[in-house]
Amino acid sequence: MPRISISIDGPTASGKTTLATDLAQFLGLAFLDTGLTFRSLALAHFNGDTENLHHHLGSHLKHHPAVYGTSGELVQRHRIFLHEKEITEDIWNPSMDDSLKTVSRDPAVRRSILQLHREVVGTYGDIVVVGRDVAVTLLPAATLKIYLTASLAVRRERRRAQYRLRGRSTAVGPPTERDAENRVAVRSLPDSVEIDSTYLPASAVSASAMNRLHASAAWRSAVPAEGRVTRPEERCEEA
Ligand SMILES: Nc1ncnc2c1ncn2[C@@H]1O[C@H](COP(=O)(O)OP(=O)(O)OP(=O)(O)O)[C@@H](O)[C@H]1O
Ligand SMILES: Nc1ccn([C@H]2C[C@H](O)[C@@H](COP(=O)(O)O)O2)c(=O)n1
Repeated sequence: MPRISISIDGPTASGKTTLATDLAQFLGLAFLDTGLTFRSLALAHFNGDTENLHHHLGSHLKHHPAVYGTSGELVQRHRIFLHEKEITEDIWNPSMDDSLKTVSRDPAVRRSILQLHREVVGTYGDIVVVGRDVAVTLLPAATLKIYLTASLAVRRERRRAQYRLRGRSTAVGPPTERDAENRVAVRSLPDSVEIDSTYLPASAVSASAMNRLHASAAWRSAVPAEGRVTRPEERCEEA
């Protein structure tokens, strides 16, 4: 059984989730959004637990990734439970941005979250993971490591349009210091690619990622020729 893992890092609203969903659907993989774990702890912090975020980790925070079958069907939804209560929809409160900063800047919390994500990756194996430091910390041996960018103006406009529909909001700022350092680190890794999605529709971003995946040495050694799926453009011609 080949092991395929793809990391996607990049700043807010660069299109990571959109690309990850597409790749996971197309390749029949699991999809883990690590930002949701940070948002879950930010919810706990926002609700008054400002001292001991660690007691929510361990067995109390359960993060189930989305899972897609080989025909692209959704087998399992992305869901998060905190102390047995489902909080998947509760983690999008726009007032939580300060709590998000507190959580994501705490090195001890980051280490514990990383441990949780390692367990998820260990369970699911073939997976696409999105976040801010995934290639460097969680998937250094990923088959393909993507750094996805877009201009600040475009990211803001995408998020505005997205949240106008869903009634949510989150601040979109310039790349943080962590984003900038991570970008340099990802680019230095083998099997890494940077995609600037500013002027690309989502379908072109996915096609570009798929082409890079097919060209990578890690993919060719992981998946024998007869087991490789066709490229998106070949799929279109066949349809
Ligand atoms: N290439 C693209 N062109 C136009 N719109 C896009 C593109 N990629 C994503 N979008 C749209 O932009 C919005 C943000 O995308 P998405 O949620 O995938 O970003 P993200 O990087 O995962 O954000 P976050 O870091 O906050 O989780 C969505 O509404 C999505 O449909
Ligand atoms: N690997 C990660 C994932 C997320 N974060 C932080 C960055 C944001 O403040 C927050 C939510 O992430 P988003 O859903 O916007 O991608 O979590 C991080 O520091 N490291």
